[in-house]
Amino acid sequence: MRAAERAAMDAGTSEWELMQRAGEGAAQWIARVAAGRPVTVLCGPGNNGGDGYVIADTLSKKGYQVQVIAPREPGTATAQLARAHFAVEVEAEGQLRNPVVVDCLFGYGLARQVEGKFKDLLKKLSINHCYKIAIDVPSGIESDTGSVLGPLPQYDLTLALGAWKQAHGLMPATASMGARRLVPIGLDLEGFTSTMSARPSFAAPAPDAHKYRRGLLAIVAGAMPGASLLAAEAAMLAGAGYVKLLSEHPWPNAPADLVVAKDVNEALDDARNSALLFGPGAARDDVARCRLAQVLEKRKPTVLDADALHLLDPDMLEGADATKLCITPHEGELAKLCDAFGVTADSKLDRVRLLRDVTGLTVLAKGPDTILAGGATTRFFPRGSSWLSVAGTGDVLAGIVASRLAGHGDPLRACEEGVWLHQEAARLASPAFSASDLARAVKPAMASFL
Ligand SMILES: NC(=O)C1=CN([C@@H]2O[C@H](COP(=O)(O)OP(=O)(O)OC[C@H]3O[C@@H](n4cnc5c(N)ncnc54)[C@H](O)[C@@H]3O)[C@@H](O)[C@H]2O)[C@@H](O)CC1
Ligand SMILES: [K+]
Repeated sequence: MRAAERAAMDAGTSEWELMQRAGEGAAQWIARVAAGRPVTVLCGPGNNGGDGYVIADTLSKKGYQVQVIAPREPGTATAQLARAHFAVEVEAEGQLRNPVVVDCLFGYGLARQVEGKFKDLLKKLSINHCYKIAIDVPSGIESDTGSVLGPLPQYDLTLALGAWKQAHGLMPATASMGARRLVPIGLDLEGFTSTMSARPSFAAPAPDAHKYRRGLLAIVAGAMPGASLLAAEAAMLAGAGYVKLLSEHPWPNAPADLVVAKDVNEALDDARNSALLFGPGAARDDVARCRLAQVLEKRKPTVLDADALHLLDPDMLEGADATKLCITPHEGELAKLCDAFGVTADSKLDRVRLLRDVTGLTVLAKGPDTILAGGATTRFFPRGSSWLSVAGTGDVLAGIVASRLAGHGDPLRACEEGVWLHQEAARLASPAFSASDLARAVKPAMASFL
């Protein structure tokens, strides 16, 4: 963000101009929400506070009654300029009088714990029954890590200025933000590799499509059959033309449209396989370990999930083609992988990026804040449904990602598409769904991206 702002300023746009765009853009949203009701703006000492004065000024000029509370005078030249433009009285302290409150105490400059009058204001905001709007980020949040440095009210709306910050996609910060909207300020963000994932769009199969061209996905089952069956049911609806379950077990409950191959070795050798999936229900014994080695030997685009992530280690990975592999760990599996590959870091984001760097794999770290890292890219995602917190939804995700991978062979793209399809399926299946309900909802979810 700082680099983008510097580039804009080098190209001749002043910081004041950027602040006006940010403040005026935010004020438009606030006016829409406030709908004529009086507004309180809390202004901090930096440029986030500067945005606050522009917001207050813009709203006043629209005819809004505005209260401004600023415990400290502005400390930056641009914020001082903004303060000077706001002609109305500023209170150093006071009660939050109005039904809409806009928090401009700190933005990405927050560098330490919030204390004193700033802390008191955020505490007051927490217990106030007003409509709460955070400008750029909630003021108790560190914008790079999403960690909490002060009281954290539950906001109704967070207006990101210019670009998404990492905190917008990270827990616990993201859960406090309410709806999130981006206010563009004309920055050139081309070439930035760490971004919020853009909603994908899919196409219907090509006119000359047939099942193999659309991709043959081989799902290698293990000791516990249910998980791979769930993955297969989701995969059949997520794009691949042909989904095969490779299993030595009898499958009386497998649907008629799912091909079950009992000779696993022969089916794994099939040159027509476009992608492989291994891990759900695989168990963690020597049989599973041999199977994982065998899967990696094929050097096909592959999704590894669940038990496979407990078996994966540097020796296993030797000789595999990491550029074709993606792993889909939840928190516990991520910890296990970090242990196996000697990765230590404080935050989930750093663990994911380091694991990607050490292994060369595409890492899709699931959870309430999904993080995807592959190549030089990091992607964050809009929050998904919390109804996803039920057993088996990870197997469904693995099936969807593998199905996308069978279609085009690009692990990063497959993961990104997979997260969107999974979240959309959850939205359509909510509330209170089982993993098989979710797998079935992949079909209508698909329609949302066509
Ligand atoms: N630089 C730019 O071009 C633009 C910046 N904008 C705004 O500017 C914000 C960043 O501004 P700043 O970098 O000035 O930083 P902030 O406004 O986020 O606040 C940092 C200020 O607070 C002080 N501070 C940090 N932690 C503190 C704490 N715990 N207790 C008390 N004081 C503390 C710092 O010393 C500094 O003075 C963005 O989030 C955005 O809202 C926008 O106006 C758009 C343009
Ligand atoms: K803020």
